[in-house]
Amino acid sequence: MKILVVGGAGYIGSHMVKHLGLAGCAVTTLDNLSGGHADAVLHGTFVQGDIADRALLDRLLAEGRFDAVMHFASFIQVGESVVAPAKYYQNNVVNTLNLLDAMVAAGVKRFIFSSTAAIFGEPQSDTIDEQHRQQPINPYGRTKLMVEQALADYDRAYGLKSVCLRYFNAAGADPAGELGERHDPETHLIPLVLQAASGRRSHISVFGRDYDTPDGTCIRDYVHINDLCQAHWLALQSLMGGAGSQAYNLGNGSGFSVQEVIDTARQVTGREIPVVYAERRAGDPARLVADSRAATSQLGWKPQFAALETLIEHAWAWEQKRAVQL
Ligand SMILES: NC(=O)c1ccc[n+]([C@@H]2O[C@H](COP(=O)([O-])OP(=O)(O)OC[C@H]3O[C@@H](n4cnc5c(N)ncnc54)[C@H](O)[C@@H]3O)[C@@H](O)[C@H]2O)c1
Ligand SMILES: O=c1ccn([C@@H]2O[C@H](COP(=O)(O)OP(=O)(O)O[C@H]3O[C@H](CO)[C@H](O)[C@H](O)[C@H]3O)[C@@H](O)[C@H]2O)c(=O)[nH]1
Repeated sequence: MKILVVGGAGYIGSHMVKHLGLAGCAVTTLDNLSGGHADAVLHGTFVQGDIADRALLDRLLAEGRFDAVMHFASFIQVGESVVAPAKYYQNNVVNTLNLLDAMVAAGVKRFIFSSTAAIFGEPQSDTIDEQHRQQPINPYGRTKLMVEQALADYDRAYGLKSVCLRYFNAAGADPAGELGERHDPETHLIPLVLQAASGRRSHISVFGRDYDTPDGTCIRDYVHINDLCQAHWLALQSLMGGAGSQAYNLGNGSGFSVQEVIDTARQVTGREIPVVYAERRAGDPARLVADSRAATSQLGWKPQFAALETLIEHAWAWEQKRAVQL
């Protein structure tokens, strides 16, 4: 199979490129390196470029004759999207439509989209399934929902088949230790906790401990990056088999509080991990946990690395490697 991975030099995309490469696919990565790293692309062909560049897309799609496109390229910081929404609407919506239009023109009919739990907004139930109300509370979530809505229209009008995969909290690292999370600035909890463990940071700030949760800190559903790659692979098989457009929520179905993540990281690393209790971060729901039964029953998705300890072990191996390199 020939796959174009857009945003394949980033955290999740680079793991996907490796996954596809090992599965024997011919992979082309397109990434403008605004947030990614060229040396994270371990397989196939790397093209440095922007999805805003329609001429480049037309050329790539004509030459590549891809079976499918996987789209990871977007801006990803919820907080930044509140203060700089134009940047988010431009890249996550306008540039994505540019990519979809180029696909329609080139006759590429299969698309897998990185969506997010943030399309749902404040949860109305303990776990969030695909029927949950979609009411995002920040521009980042709105940009992703807009693309999901556009995809439904593009299917009806142009026959473009898509699978929207709504990740909850992507975390962990390549179990073989070749890849991991390298955001700059890093805003995600687990890599920051582990940077505090390795000494690259003085402490981890806990954003709020007065939430309506058992220990007062926010609860999230952390899902291993390789399990997300597996879900993409299954979604690709389903599209290749002629399935219609779908959307799936991806998490393990169990939530861990910020405090539990820190405590588990202390056990895994054997390090102290200094904590500073800070104010709540704006826009954080108390609890976000996925109901992923649809992905299990329809795609056959079964996470292999569901244990928080395993996920943190893999991220810790990566952080130790990084701490030595830097
Ligand atoms: N990390 C998470 O927990 C999480 C959760 C839910 C959804 N997502 C989504 O998954 C996707 C990947 O997230 P990530 O954590 O790997 O982010 P990332 O920033 O590591 O990767 C995104 C990649 O896209 C590239 N890119 C951005 N704009 C581009 C453009 N216009 N043209 C070409 N390349 C461009 C960046 O250089 C980067 O390499 C994003 O769409 C994100 O919204 C991530
Ligand atoms: O230094 C930190 C960083 C985070 N947190 C807390 O840890 C939890 C997880 O925060 P992350 O920033 O790691 O992840 P989010 O849940 O905010 O965001 C993730 O899920 C979102 C969906 O809601 C988006 O998709 C986003 O891209 C994705 O990273 C939150 O309660 C946050 O307040 C801290 O206490 N201290």
